[in-house]
Amino acid sequence: MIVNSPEWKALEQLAEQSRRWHLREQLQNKHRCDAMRVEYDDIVLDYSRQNMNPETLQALLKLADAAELGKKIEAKRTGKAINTTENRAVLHMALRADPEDDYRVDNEAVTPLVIDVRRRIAAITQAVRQDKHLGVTGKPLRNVIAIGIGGSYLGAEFVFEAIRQHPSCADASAGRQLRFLANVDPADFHRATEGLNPAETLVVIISKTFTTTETMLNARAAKAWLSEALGFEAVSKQMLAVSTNIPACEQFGIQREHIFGFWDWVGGRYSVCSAVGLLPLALHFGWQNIEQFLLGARSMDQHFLSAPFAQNLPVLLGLIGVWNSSFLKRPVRALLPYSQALHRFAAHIQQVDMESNGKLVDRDGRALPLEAGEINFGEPGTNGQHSFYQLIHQGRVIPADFIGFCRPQTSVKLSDNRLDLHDELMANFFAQPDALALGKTEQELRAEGVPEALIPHKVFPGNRPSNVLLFPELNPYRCGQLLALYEHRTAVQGFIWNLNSFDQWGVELGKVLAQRVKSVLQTDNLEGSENLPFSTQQLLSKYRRR
Ligand SMILES: O=P(O)(O)OC[C@H]1O[C@](O)(CO)[C@@H](O)[C@@H]1O
Repeated sequence: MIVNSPEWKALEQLAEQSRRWHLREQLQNKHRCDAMRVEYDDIVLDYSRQNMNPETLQALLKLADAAELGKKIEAKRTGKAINTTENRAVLHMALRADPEDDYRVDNEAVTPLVIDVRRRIAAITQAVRQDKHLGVTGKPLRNVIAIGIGGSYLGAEFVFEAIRQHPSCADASAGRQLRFLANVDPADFHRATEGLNPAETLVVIISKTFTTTETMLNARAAKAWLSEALGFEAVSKQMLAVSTNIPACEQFGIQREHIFGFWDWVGGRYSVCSAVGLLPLALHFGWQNIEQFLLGARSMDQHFLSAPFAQNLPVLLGLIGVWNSSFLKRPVRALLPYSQALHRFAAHIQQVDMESNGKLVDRDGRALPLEAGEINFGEPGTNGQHSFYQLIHQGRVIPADFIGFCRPQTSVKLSDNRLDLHDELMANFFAQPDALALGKTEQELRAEGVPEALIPHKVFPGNRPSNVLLFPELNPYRCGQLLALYEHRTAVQGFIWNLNSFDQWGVELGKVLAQRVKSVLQTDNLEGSENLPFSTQQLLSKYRRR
């Protein structure tokens, strides 16, 4: 086990030593700071505010070797069944392949399959957007409701929000609406359909298995919504599906030519670049924008596969995450984009990371001798500053990723302000990592004349770690890069901890218990509830008396 390796032990010692360092001094060392900044394709990662130094990185790179990181990345790239509990390859990189990229599963070339689905998406997108594929009453289809949950929803929504105000996307989607429907809460259905004319609306059902309870219930509700307004023919004309379960889609009433497949070597939370994300996003933004998004994701894949680990952004982020969580015992990570467009980024990365690495056992089923996985949360700055930053400045130590952009998607300038609002935002982006790292001492406060009684309340301990990621702008291409960066980061951590980041057995038990509760709720007198825990019986009878 990796925890018994000399490389792991060496890092434990370094972690001990690191408690003696303070970022206030470390940030004065220009050589150290230079060594802890890397750049790829105009994206800067500055990790000089981590509680580590270049020597720590060398030790982490040795750990990566001991964990056979290179070999594991290669096994992933070459389509080996690294998702061992489901005997599946993990090849979402093939989803953004160029035609000449040779990705294979069981020696079958999969790039042509990917390109074929892309071609079909581009074709239907064009037909809908040029009013050639019309609704059943002959009206143009201006709206899309994308129904799906978890990996069949979060990534697409994150990308939608991230790029919708970029000028090329805003122009291409003028007059159109894309809405998402995930929750089985009836309120979500009403929000998704509110104000939409069924005659102008396409419904895309997205489910890898096409059995997920929430999605199937919402799909049935949408089918009723369309057919009650327009007749049953609307289903074949205005409902599309994305799934690996083609027979179930057909059984539901979706026409074969309206079903867009993907493959079991694409995990749900890694499926944004399959038809799961591409179909709704292309219908809304047009194919050209989506092509840019794929190019961005591919560019990060190529970087991940070829850059030396010491300059490799996803590898560095992964190693820093292992350092913080396993060695410095900081299991939480804040994702802090200084971009309102990324307000659904943390929600997506929560699934990518926590469903992947929240595991009890290693790849071989042995109990992990450490707590794997990180707890991710986040909000865009500056909103977060007025909320939970208090805790990260003066309460618990929470490593943070600050993500910012040099150029805004849109601008607002006030005539009496020298800075525009984006500059105001970015001033905070640059200040916060320093505030966390440098803090404020008693002496400084005293020199400022702060009353003695207030000094303890106003001390900032500093030495709080963060990464700074600075991108040139947030356009579809950069959004693809950001997505792939965080996908690979999660894989790197899973590889180091030697777990299977690509299954998710932990979501099953709750689903089974919900079925049991459902069968009790279907009876008149809560029959069968006696088999449930006493406390649940009491709650159910209260619920029944509503
Ligand atoms: O795409 P499907 O099959 O509807 O599954 C949706 C989501 O449900 C999960 O299985 C978790 O319950 C996710 O892993 C998946 O992304």
